[in-house]
Amino acid sequence: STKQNYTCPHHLYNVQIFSEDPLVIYIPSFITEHEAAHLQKLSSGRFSYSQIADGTGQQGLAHTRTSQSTSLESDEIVKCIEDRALQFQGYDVRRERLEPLQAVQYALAQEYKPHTDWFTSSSQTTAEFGGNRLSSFFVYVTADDIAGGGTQFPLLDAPHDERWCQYVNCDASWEDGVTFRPIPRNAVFWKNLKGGMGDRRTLHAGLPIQRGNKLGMNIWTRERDLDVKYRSDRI
Ligand SMILES: O=C(O)CCC(=O)C(=O)O
Ligand SMILES: [Fe+2]
Repeated sequence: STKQNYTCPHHLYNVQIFSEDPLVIYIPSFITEHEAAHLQKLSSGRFSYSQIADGTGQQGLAHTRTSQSTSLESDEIVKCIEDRALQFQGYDVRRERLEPLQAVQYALAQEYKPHTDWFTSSSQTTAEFGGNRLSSFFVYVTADDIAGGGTQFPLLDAPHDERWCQYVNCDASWEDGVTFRPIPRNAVFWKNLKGGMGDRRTLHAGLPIQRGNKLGMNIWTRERDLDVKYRSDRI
């Protein structure tokens, strides 16, 4: 079938280091228009209110994350994106370390308050889960006629060069850190852990949507392989 013969089309994207420590890399055009449209179709109608883990590792609904999310099964196009995320991180990162890709949808006024993607609770970082989240990509899939909805890192320094202003909100005040604009198909990559420990400086928030809506996607890589029951081929 065409499925088995599917090969990922060659896709060129750019990379720009935003910060060396913590490592934060900005990636214009990380996904293609075709992939973005596919992700929108794949996730549509499958959303439920996002769960978060509290300090004790308990999953639950929380007012701190009002967006909706869904895990994506790994079809051939999703697999191309997974492959790209793995290759980006070097050949030593095995597919088994990827969590299922997670689509996140925000409507008006929805947001994700400041948080880290790495866990503080050991129940979320057991061997079955492959330890903690080593890295994150946040990909802006679609953003229609949007105001607000950027991704804010309050503890990172705003950039100096004004060429960053196309990707970063340069009108924000200096104390607010840096806010990446929700630009469709672009992504922000960062390293959550430093020396195996959660890096506080990676604190970030999905700011409230003031107009329009936003579809985003998380790609999380664990420190070690996830148990097969938590991987995308099992959804
Ligand atoms: O929506 C955003 O800009 C960030 C979302 C996020 O940080 C997350 O889902 O973990
Ligand atoms: Fe996050």
